[in-house]
Amino acid sequence: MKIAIIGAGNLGLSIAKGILKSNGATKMYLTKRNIADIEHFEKYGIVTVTSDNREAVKNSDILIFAVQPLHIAELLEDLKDLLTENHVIISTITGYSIEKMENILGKDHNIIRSMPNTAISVGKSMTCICANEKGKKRIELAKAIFNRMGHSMEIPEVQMQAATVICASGIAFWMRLIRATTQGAIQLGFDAKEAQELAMHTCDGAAGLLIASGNHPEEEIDKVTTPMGCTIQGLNEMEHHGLSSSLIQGIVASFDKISEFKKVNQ
Ligand SMILES: NC(=O)C1=CN([C@@H]2O[C@H](COP(=O)(O)OP(=O)(O)OC[C@H]3O[C@@H](n4cnc5c(N)ncnc54)[C@H](O)[C@@H]3O)[C@@H](O)[C@H]2O)C=CC1
Ligand SMILES: O=C(O)[C@@H]1CCC=N1
Repeated sequence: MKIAIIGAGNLGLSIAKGILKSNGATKMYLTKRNIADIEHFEKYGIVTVTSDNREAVKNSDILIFAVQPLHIAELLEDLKDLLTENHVIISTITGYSIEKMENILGKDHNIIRSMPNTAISVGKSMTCICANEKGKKRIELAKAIFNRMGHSMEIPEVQMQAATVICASGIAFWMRLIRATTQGAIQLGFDAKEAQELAMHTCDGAAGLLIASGNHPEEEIDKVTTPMGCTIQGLNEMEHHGLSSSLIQGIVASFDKISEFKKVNQ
C-alpha cells in the first residue's frame, strides 16, 4: 500500500508512526510546507519527505489529509486535477464535511472522513469513520488501515463532531485524569515517576478489563467496593465534589464549542 500523509503535523506524524509501527505501508510520503524538522523520517527506507504535495499524490494510492481546517479547501483545489477514482481520500479534518469535499472534487471520488486520535502513534487510536456514497466500497479498506493502529467504528457523519470530542479531545481528558491521579499518589508518598507509572497502568488495566469482559463499569466497580471500605469512601467523596457531573459538563462544553466552529465554517 502506498500512502501519502498530506500535512505531517501533530496528528499526521502520529499516523505516520502508527503506520511504521504496524508495517502498514510499502511506501509512504510525508508532506509539509517546511520539511526541516521531519526529514529524519527518511531514515525509514519506505519514507519520502517532501513539500511537493503533487509528487506525493501522483505516487500514492491512499491519501490522508491532516492539515488545519483553514488550509484544506485550497489544498484540494490545488490537487484536484491529479485525484482519480482509484485514490482513497481520507480526511482527518475537524468539522469539514463530506459535502464540502464533494463540492470541490465531485462525487466520483472515494472520500472517507475519519477522526483518529494521537494514540494512533502507538497503535491505540479509537478512530471513527464515515464515507460518501462512492467511498462506501472502500470503507472496509479504511477500517482495516485504522484497525492496524487501534480500533475503528463506522458512524453516521452527523455524529462526527461528537466523536471528535469523545475520542480526539478525549485523549486530553483522560491525560488530565491520569495527571490528577499521579498528583494524588505523590501526596500519598510515591515519587513522581512511580506515581505516574501506577496511574498509567491502573488506567490501562481499567480499560483493558472492560474491553476484554464487555462488562459495564459499575459491575467492575462493585467487585472493588468492599462495604464500608476505602474504595466506596473515596468514590463517594469524588462524586460529592462532582466528578461525573464535571466530566459530563466538560464534554458538553467541548461539543458546544465544536458546534460553534461548524456554524462559522458554514
Ligand atoms: N491533533 C489531534 O489530536 C487531532 C487533530 N485532528 C485534525 O487533524 C488536522 C491536523 O491537526 P494537527 O496535526 O493537530 O495540526 P498541525 O498544525 O500540527 O498539523 C498540520 C500540518 O499541516 C501542514 N500544512 C499546512 N498547509 C499545508 C499544505 N498546503 N501542504 C502540506 N502541509 C501543509 C502544516 O505545516 C502542519 O505541519 C486538523 O484539521 C485537526 O482538526 C483530528 C483529530 C485529532
Ligand atoms: O482541540 C481541537 O479543536 C482539535 C480537534 C480534536 C483535537 N484537536
